[in-house]
Amino acid sequence: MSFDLRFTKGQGTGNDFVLFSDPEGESELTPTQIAAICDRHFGVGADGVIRAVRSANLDAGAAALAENPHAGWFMDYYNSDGSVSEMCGNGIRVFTKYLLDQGLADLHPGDEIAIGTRASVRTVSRTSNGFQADLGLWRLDGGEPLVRAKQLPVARPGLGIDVGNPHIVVALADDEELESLDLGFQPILDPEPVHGANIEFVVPAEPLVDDGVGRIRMRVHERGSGETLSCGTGAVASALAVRHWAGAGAPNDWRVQVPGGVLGVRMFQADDGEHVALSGPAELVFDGVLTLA
Ligand SMILES: N[C@@H](CCC[C@H](N)C(=O)O)C(=O)O
Repeated sequence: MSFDLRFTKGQGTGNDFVLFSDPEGESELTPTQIAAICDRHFGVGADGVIRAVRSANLDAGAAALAENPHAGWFMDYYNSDGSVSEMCGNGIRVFTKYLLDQGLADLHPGDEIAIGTRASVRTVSRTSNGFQADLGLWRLDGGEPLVRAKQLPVARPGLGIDVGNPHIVVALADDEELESLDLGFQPILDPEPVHGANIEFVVPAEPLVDDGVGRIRMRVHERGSGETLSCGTGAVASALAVRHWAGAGAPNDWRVQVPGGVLGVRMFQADDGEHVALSGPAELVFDGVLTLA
């Protein structure tokens, strides 16, 4: 039986999503339906699909509510191949914009909104050019696998970082090397992490630190979506990796240039340890209705 799905297309630094609202949690899509929606030739075209579900109506949402009773909405995130991800840094800003635009939530200047995700509850606040999401605690994880990518002459060591979802960050020599990468091909990790990983390639800007702010350029091959114009959690992992490599005295504020724009990353001390926050734009582009089989 076919049914109509009312959706909104949104994007943050060119990382684009199809969003729809399913407050009761009655319209879970299959991986095949998600892949069809995200197909750039035969569907709407997107890097991922985000379902807005009331946390009370989803098992993962119940855990979010237990953690923070204000996390009334859950960001149910899927990659373009239909696989689930725990977290999406660009997605959570676009999701917040969507909730506000649909009249599903309020966010006054100076306030924050709590959102349930599979990587626990995240809080989002407004900034001058969009939103900032506190992505919480981070950790070095996933070891240092060797990374092979098309057009890289030799394998390079990566650094595993978990910011709610898994990342491997690889330092490249210069812009020329970054631009020459062919990320239409899936880079190979040795060893391959059990749950896969998003892979970021980074180069420092010249100078690396300008006026107390670290500056890097990044390209990404996302788990479940391939090369995208931006990955928010990837930008965060990249800034954390470069700060780690730079050692003592490296800044806590970073500006990450991605093919789709610029993201801000800030590390700060919270009660439970060091958190990392991501800031950047979020835009809703158009609304539509899809008939799904
Ligand atoms: N683009 C997102 C990350 C989306 C999920 C990722 N592909 C995964 O599988 O973990 C971002 O902005 O963080």
